[in-house]
Amino acid sequence: MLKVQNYINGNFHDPLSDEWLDNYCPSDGKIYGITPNSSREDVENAYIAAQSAFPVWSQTTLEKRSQILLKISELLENNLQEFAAAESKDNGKPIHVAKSIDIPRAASNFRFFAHAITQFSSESHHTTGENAINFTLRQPLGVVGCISPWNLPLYLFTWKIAPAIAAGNCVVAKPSEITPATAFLLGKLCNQAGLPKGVLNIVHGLGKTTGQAIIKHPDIKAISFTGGTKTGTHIASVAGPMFKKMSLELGGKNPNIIFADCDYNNMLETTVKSSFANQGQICLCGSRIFVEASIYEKFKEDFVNKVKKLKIGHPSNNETDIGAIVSKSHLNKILSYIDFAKKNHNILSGGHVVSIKNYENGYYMEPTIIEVNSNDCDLNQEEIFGPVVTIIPFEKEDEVLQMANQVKYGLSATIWTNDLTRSMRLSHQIEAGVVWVNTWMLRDLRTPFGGTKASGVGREGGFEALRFFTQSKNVCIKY
Ligand SMILES: NC(=O)C1=CN([C@@H]2O[C@H](COP(=O)(O)OP(=O)(O)OC[C@H]3O[C@@H](n4cnc5c(N)ncnc54)[C@H](O)[C@@H]3O)[C@@H](O)[C@H]2O)C=CC1
Ligand SMILES: O=C(O)/C=C/C=C(\O)C(=O)O
Repeated sequence: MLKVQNYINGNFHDPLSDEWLDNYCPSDGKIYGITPNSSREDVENAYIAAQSAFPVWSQTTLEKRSQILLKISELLENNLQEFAAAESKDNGKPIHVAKSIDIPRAASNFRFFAHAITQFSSESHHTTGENAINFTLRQPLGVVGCISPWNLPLYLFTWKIAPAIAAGNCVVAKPSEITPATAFLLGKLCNQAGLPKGVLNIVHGLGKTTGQAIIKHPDIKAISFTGGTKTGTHIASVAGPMFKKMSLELGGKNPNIIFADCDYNNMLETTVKSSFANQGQICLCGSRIFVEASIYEKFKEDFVNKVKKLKIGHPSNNETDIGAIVSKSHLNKILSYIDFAKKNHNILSGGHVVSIKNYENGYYMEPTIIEVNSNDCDLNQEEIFGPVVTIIPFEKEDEVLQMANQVKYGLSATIWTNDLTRSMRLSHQIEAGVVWVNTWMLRDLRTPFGGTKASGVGREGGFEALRFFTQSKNVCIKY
């Protein structure tokens, strides 16, 4: 049995209330561990540790901070196998995905911000005619809260804590209670890397108990959150009136727009990934596919054939393309959309749960393609966050642009075309924080990352993250 513990002030602790949550393994449906359901008192202890560490950490040289972050990154790489196995078991994702994407990206997050902080600078303005110079200090905020989801557990957890600590803050962090394992393991590496006690504190538990205590804490200065839009709305309603800084990376219902003039084979290959990578549980997945009418029938046939070849299986099997859905309740949520689709739309492929030999209680389902008759339906308007995509034809650019934007979300969009002018025109007009042209999920960590509309506020990545985790103070000197 895995026993996850809180990491507070460099030590591992049981929750003060001795309240625990069962940790399920999605690939076989069995309980394989327990996780603290931390109370307000545990969060308070984490805060006190962070607050005590702040005066020294915020004054620690950039070189020293950078060295420690690089060491954490190196240790993650050295422990790739252990972390990937833990992530795959906890989340249900294929182990080769954890090994090639999740854990390497977590290591990159630390390495990237170890370097970025040494290049981060602030502005100065000479005020001509006044004999004055203005310069802007960028100071860490103090103690900040980082709350992350279950779909890319260590990847997104570290995407927040690495810039926060690089910028000189101390952190109270909470990973998802559904996937706590790798964040727990990370605490041990932080000690090995020489991260001073209290700089990072990890408290585990439910959103409504532990998460709520973080967002309501009067002295936690900022909240960086990734997760569902409903939770983000709640966080904004609590933290907003307290004037906390907030970065909210929320849901998506992203258009994947395919024009007839695209590089077809590249598009087809990538569209399978953008639809079903990580069991479709990535906020950036292109869950609404719009195809130009002249290639619609061909695309439909080729896409269905390709998707039918994807192997659904146990995450430890290197041949597996589609692993397990993260939890039973999430599987049921996805299936409720399929039930709706069965009555109202045309399921071209998939739509069923799958039983894997020896793992019959695991949470498996087929990748599913649904032909919808309108962009207005729930399947095209609500985030399903699973291996389910819709397809619909379009005739004209204006028509597809209208459908792409006619949704409450605005996270990412993908455009497939070899017409440069069209790709530029659409990139300007699409309501999204991230636009990919002829690719998907190509990530350069220097770029701003985040959404518009109900997909959130604020930007992460590169200097945007360092700006978020610092506050500016302008100093004006008259000479
Ligand atoms: N990256 C994304 O865009 C994600 C989107 N989702 C969407 O959200 C839906 C619901 O999934 P959930 O697991 O319930 O996600 P969630 O948004 O509730 O969970 C994300 C994190 O927020 C925490 N949290 C929940 N309530 C909180 C509160 N009151 N205060 C502070 N923290 C809180 C959770 O414990 C977890 O660490 C999914 O079906 C999916 O549509 C879920 C996970 C990731
Ligand atoms: O690559 C990234 O930085 C982020 C990827 C995905 C998410 O944020 C998500 O699925 O929530």
